[in-house]
Amino acid sequence: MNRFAFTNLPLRTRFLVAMGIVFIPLLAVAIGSSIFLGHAANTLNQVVEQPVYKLQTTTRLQNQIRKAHALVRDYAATPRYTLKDQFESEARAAEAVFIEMLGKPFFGPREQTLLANARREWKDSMVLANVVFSSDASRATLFQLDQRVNQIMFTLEQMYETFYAEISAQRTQINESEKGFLLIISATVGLGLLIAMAGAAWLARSVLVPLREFEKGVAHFSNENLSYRLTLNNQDEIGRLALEFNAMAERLLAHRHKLEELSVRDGLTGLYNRRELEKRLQQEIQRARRYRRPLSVLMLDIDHFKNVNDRYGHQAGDEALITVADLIQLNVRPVDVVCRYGGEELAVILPETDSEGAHTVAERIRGTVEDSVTTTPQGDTIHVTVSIGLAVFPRDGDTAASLIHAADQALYAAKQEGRNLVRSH
Ligand SMILES: Nc1nc2c(ncn2[C@@H]2O[C@H](COP(=O)(O)OP(=O)(O)OP(=O)(O)O)[C@@H](O)[C@H]2O)c(=O)[nH]1
Repeated sequence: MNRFAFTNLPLRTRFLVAMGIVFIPLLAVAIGSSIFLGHAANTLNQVVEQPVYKLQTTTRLQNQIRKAHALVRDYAATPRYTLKDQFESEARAAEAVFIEMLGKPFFGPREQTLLANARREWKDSMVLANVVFSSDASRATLFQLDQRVNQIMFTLEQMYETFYAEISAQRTQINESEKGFLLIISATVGLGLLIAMAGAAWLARSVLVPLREFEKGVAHFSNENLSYRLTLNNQDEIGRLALEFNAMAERLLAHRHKLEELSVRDGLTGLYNRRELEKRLQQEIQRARRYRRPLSVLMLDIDHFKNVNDRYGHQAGDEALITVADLIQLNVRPVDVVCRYGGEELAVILPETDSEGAHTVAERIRGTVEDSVTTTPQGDTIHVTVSIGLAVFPRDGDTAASLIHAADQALYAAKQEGRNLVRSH
């Protein structure tokens, strides 16, 4: 079965289809039963109606013949004309029954033959009866008549036997069709159950497989793996839910990146914060030690910054601080790490940079800041300078703390010597 096709169906339609599939066997059993029952009722009608008719008419015929025979015997004993009239009436009735029976197509060939024989015997008997009624009957004629009538009775008895044989044949036929019915019903129910099971499995699979995928996704989320995405191509409600799930994961991941970024950055300048400086400096020290590479650190402080705040206001001071931070970033390489160490004090980690290189960078920064101005929103023009202290690994310190301390001491020296200067430890 094409998985794509049925996962495109909405769940509601899918449930309805599955319900329909479950009802198919019931419908099939109902249709099969009604067809069979119609057939069985027809057979039963034949079984019941035809033999009953045959038995009834045969009995009627026997009675008629007995009655007519009795009238002949009575006449022979005591001749009376009324008996002859009665005989003729009974004889006609018997003949009518013969004609009626012979006209029925459901009498089998053997029955037809027996019936024809009986009728012939009856015709012969009537000839003998007329002899009796013509008053010259002898005892021998009566004897012959009795024999004929007995023969007719015997023939009709034989017909009974054929009826019973017919009934037992029909019973066998009913048993056969009963077996056939059971077979059809079992096959229909079996097939129906298979279809129902397949329908149920199809429905369960179309819902459970995506649910398992969701379960996996949620497990990844619990383990803080926000980059996991559900790979469901369903076009149904579950597919839409999966899309929403993935979009939510995307948003959460973006928020997490933002939070991570915020946790390592300074809100005012956008530079790395002090904690990140210490972390990165430790990493750079390890790297420099392992690969015997140069590493330098700069500590920068804006000169007379208190005066800037006092004169132009704290906000203008902030603007100046941001300008200096931007200028530093413009004057270093992308691999260099610029941080706000605290207040108006900034720091720069310079990987792969020796004392000479660090000095060049520091001078460049100092010169650029000296040459620049900050224009505040109020229209004031602020001019600041920076003092820079420089320390080199491992000469001036072989730990993060000792290296920062050394750079700080060099900065202090720069301040002491007049500010707007670069000094090494
Ligand atoms: N506007 C602003 N001012 C700050 C910020 N952080 C620290 N300051 C100010 O920077 C000034 C630092 O003053 P000091 O440490 O006395 O030093 P200075 O005035 O810069 O003088 P020197 O460092 O000796 O040249 C203080 O007035 C602080 O309030 C900040 O984020 N924004």
